[in-house]
Amino acid sequence: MQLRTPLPEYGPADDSTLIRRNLEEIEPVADSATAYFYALLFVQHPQLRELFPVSMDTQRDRIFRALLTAARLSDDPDVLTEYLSGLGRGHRKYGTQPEHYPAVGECLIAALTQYCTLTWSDESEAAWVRVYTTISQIMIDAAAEDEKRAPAWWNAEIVAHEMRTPGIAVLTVRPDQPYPFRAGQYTSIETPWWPRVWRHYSFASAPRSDGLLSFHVKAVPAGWVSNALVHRARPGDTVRLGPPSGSMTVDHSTDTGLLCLGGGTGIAPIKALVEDVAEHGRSRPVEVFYGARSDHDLYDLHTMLRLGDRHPWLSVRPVVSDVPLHGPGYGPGQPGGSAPLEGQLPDVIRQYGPWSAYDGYLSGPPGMIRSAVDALRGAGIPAHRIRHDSIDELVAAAQ
Ligand SMILES: NC(=O)C1=CN([C@@H]2O[C@H](COP(=O)(O)OP(=O)(O)OC[C@H]3O[C@@H](n4cnc5c(N)ncnc54)[C@H](O)[C@@H]3O)[C@@H](O)[C@H]2O)C=CC1
Repeated sequence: MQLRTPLPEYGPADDSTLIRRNLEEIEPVADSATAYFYALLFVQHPQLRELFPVSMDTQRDRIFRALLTAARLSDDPDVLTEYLSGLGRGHRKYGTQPEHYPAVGECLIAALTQYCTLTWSDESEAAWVRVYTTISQIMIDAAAEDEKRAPAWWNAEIVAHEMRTPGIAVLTVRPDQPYPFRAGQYTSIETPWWPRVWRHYSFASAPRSDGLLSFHVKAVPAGWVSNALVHRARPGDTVRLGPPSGSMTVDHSTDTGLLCLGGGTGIAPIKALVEDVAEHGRSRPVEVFYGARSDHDLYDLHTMLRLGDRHPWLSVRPVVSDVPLHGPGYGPGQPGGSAPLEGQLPDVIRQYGPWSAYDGYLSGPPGMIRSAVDALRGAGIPAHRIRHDSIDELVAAAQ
């Protein structure tokens, strides 16, 4: 039987403190605890197995990550509700039903009881029951509300597939029903070859009058979905799309300038944002720094430069990082010149500015986003005016 060891030195604590203590204890053994949780879930509720991918390797830490995120946001009820509502809506595509939540809750608490040997107590169990019930109810309500106006997923036929480099393809798809979204957002894609494996991709264009959507996909090592989309998918194939998500969108009520950093395929949502600004017809400065390892990897530079030629408020500067650095001054690419600037994106923008009156938009690898946030804050842009997708989600997407 499980020993419950209340920790006397803590004294009375609220639910989020109790839960955080459990999560801190479980973090180093999260892999084993999640494996135990799923084993229990599938033995006790075998009918739930078919909602998950055949291979569970990238799935495993999702639930733990979601719990960590929920715990982290627990002091900010509005943001927490928004996060959980998005999660609830996003779960519709998996076929999740309200009756699945108690089954998951029981197994989650059983796994926590098993692995939180130091911080588990009757109080923390009661806290988990209360918090899990609240979490599930928000997710269930958001899914029910969403069901009234949107399908659980969209089928979308691939209508164009263009290889831009040996590993990067631009895909254009036609959804079978109208697909409302905003420039700067992303969706999840499931291919016919890897059922129930969904991966996030940003929209590479603002909403178009013909309803077509486009995505930039780079085949990453061991990336099942990305390799299938780049090397296997062809026009005529059908993929599934989840609902749109993400808040890296433009506030059209102001004329604030936009400083946009797009690293690699991270240029996709930046292009969508530029098109969005163009469609709103308000003249506001947009400065795009488009980074890649070498100039061969700047696969969408032509499109971006064409946009720059068409819109006087837009400036596009290519930046390459895999070159020897020559110290301050950054080599051949000088302001106004056409040759790429040299260096890492966050370092290069420090050479320009001033940026304090701009809003920041960051899209690319997680490491780039982290250091670009520091660079932009150092340049005087406050945190609440720097937008990017969740770094946790980007790390997961890279798996
Ligand atoms: N909404 C978003 O944030 C999106 C993010 N992505 C992510 O962008 C990434 C694209 O990958 P690749 O094309 O292979 O990019 P990459 O690894 O070739 O890097 C692209 C650019 O980012 C810079 N960079 C990379 N790591 C950095 C670091 N630690 N610090 C500073 N700069 C860094 C590089 O110098 C280069 O300029 C993927 O991780 C993908 O998931 C892609 C699309 C949208």
